[in-house]
Amino acid sequence: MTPSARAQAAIEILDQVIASAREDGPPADALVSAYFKTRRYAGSKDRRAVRELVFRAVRHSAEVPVSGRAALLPLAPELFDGAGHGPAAATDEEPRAEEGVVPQWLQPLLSPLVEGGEWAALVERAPVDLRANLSRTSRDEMAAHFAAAPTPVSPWGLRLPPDSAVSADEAFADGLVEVQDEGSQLIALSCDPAEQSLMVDLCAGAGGKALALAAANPAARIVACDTSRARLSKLAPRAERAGATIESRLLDQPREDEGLADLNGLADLVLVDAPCSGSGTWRRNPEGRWRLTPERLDRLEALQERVLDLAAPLVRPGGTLVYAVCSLLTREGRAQADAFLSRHSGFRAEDIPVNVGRSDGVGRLLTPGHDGTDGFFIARFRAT
Ligand SMILES: C[S@@+](CC[C@H](N)C(=O)[O-])C[C@H]1O[C@@H](n2cnc3c(N)ncnc32)[C@H](O)[C@@H]1O
Repeated sequence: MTPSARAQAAIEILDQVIASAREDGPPADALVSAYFKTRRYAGSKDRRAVRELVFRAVRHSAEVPVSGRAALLPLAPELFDGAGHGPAAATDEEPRAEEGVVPQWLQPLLSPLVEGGEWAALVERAPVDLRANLSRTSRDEMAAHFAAAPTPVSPWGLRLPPDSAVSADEAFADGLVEVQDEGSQLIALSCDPAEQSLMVDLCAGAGGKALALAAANPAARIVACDTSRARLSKLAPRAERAGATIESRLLDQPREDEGLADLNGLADLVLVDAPCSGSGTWRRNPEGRWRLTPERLDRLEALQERVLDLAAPLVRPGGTLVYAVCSLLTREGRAQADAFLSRHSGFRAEDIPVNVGRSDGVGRLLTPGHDGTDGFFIARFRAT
């Protein structure tokens, strides 16, 4: 493919990415793969180049561009020359996506700790972090195997350059490592897993945090719950690969409490890794900015409140609840933690046992610019 034919392909994919963001459809990665499934003439270099153009355009623009053309034009104007299979020649009047990081409507909602100087880091390409599975290997062994540096804070973490391919490596296939951002590892560490006998991961998804808890304390009973069958079904093969024993439990919305009744008052630790805007993970998922709307944010906030209220009765007296969101929005972090404490007088906030991030109300905020991790809010509550 010529450079301008690649640009035309990127425009077509970007049109789909924009529509999919509006309709909450498949992610950009899936759309790129699907596009090339029916275009066998494109070689691997073409695919890589087109993918790179698509993601550069997504990173470039905070607001949803009006079209794929508008998204790409500011990045590669020289390719809009009307040649061959390329895009039609550009005019001075046609729209161009403006460069930006945080969508206008979200700017007042960001935690004030995330000042303008940090914004660029929110969409920079992220490194690939690994978590060494210490129930099976040591971090040093994996550092040598991958020629990787240790992550700054997590004792389990290793850091590789952006886009490093790991899933074909034998150490990955043997369950010796998982791909996991250091911030996610620090959430598991905030649970103090070695000290707990019964841990409930209430929003376990595909089990990233539950696997980290199991690796840190293989003798503990871990119950991983979620309302999504599709996500939870990914946990069993991952646990098998890691050699971990984790019970998974599919909850029935809106009767989650019935599925949890046998755990009432028994958990040493409940982790609520709540559904959220994902505003802390734009560096891995920059189109997340295009998907979020005020209505979606309202729904997520209500869901966070709901899962926190489902979690509270599970904690035994003296036990711990850890609340985490991969969000930098005050509403989902600090304000949600304050609201929890005002609804549940039987809990008090305490420090997380990991020295990282900055104080944000009763919790801590980790950011790409300050901590080199994805953005997270983490709070820890003790049942009195
Ligand atoms: C941030 S994700 C969890 C990520 C996961 N802990 C990990 O480490 O990979 C939030 C999860 O909450 C789940 N969820 C949404 N509503 C829920 C509910 N009412 N009860 C339990 N889980 C819920 C979603 O299906 C989603 O998998």
